Amino acid sequence: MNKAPKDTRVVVGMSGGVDSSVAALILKNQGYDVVGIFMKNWDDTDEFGVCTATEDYNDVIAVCNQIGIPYYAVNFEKQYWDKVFTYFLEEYKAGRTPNPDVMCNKEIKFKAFLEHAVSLGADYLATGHYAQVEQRAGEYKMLRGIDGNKDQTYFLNQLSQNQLEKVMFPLGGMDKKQVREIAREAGLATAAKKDSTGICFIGERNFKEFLSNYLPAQPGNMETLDGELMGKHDGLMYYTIGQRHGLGIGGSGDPWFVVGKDLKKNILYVGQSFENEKLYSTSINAVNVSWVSGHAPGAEFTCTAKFRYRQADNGVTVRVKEDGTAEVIFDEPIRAVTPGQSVVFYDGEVCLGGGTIDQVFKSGEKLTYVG
Ligand SMILES: Nc1ncnc2c1ncn2[C@@H]1O[C@H](COP(=O)(O)OP(=O)(O)OP(=O)(O)O)[C@@H](O)[C@H]1O
Repeated sequence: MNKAPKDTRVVVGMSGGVDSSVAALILKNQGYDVVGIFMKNWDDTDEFGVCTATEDYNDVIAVCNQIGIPYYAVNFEKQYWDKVFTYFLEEYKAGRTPNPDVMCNKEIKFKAFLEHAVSLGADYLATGHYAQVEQRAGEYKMLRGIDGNKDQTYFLNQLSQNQLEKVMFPLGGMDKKQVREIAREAGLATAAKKDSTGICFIGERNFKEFLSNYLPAQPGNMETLDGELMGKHDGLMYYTIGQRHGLGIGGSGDPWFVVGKDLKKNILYVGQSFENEKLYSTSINAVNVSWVSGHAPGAEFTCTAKFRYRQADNGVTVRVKEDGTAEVIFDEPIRAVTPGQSVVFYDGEVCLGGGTIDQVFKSGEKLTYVG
């Protein structure tokens, strides 16, 4: 699209945080026809009657007034519940560790919300994500944000050409320090606002307590893989592979970690030492595999992959199967690869796509994680 900025309408997804505030400011300064929209996905009035969404929206209003752009709020609670929260609970029920941010980007921000923006006449949807979109030889490429510590392509791995065509990430070429500086210089109301952490709908709440409101916990035995009883667990859903805290196994010697789960027997497997060899795997099977370009780079190819956010790049070989799933074989064993989390593929700075970690193997043997 070659319209002049002033004729190009950009809806900015405004969270009330500093990143989206600066994204809106930059686009406005570039002359775009900018509209700020706050999306309410969750009814989060706490036990004191305080709703953080209201506070966030107040920040959106303050920033939009400062920048001089119109703003709205939209409610996507039902879609979020149906597409993200239901998946989140199902995954925990199945003993896996889901990634609701990935699902939110795929189903809400860059689907329901993007469609809404387009229905309002938007040419683009912009967000404060740290990622870059580039058009190369008629194809949209998604590149890592240049701030290596903030790069969010891990969470955007399911985006497709249709989505990228309509997306702008104004912060992709900046680091967080610069973003804060821009906010401070412009005197934006959110300039010093703390970065959000954790799962957005849980916020600062206790994770265990939150989850127990939705899923019944089934306490059971905590054992070593040799069958030695080490204690009791509070419910398998509260634990993730590689977790150290909250096991309650004291004593001297190396710390203990979660090394596996057996959902049928309701056993949590634990092992001693960070480097415990039971935590290391050599390949996985990935499902829900999606390629940014619309197709896999080949039936078998090498690239790098991340198995969790902010993990260093790992060399892998990917074998794409006929049913669209993929086998991912690691160059070196990797610690604490966890079913339910995303595997995301990269060719240098380009994010190729990703999928969901389903089964985890060590030298061909399925590990004791439950899939
Ligand atoms: N409630 C919301 N309404 C509209 N857009 C949102 C909302 N939450 C997040 N976004 C968009 O998605 C981007 C990434 O969201 P994320 O939750 O990762 O926030 P973040 O990196 O902390 O950014 P911010 O500082 O803007 O909150 C935000 O920058 C914003 O553009």
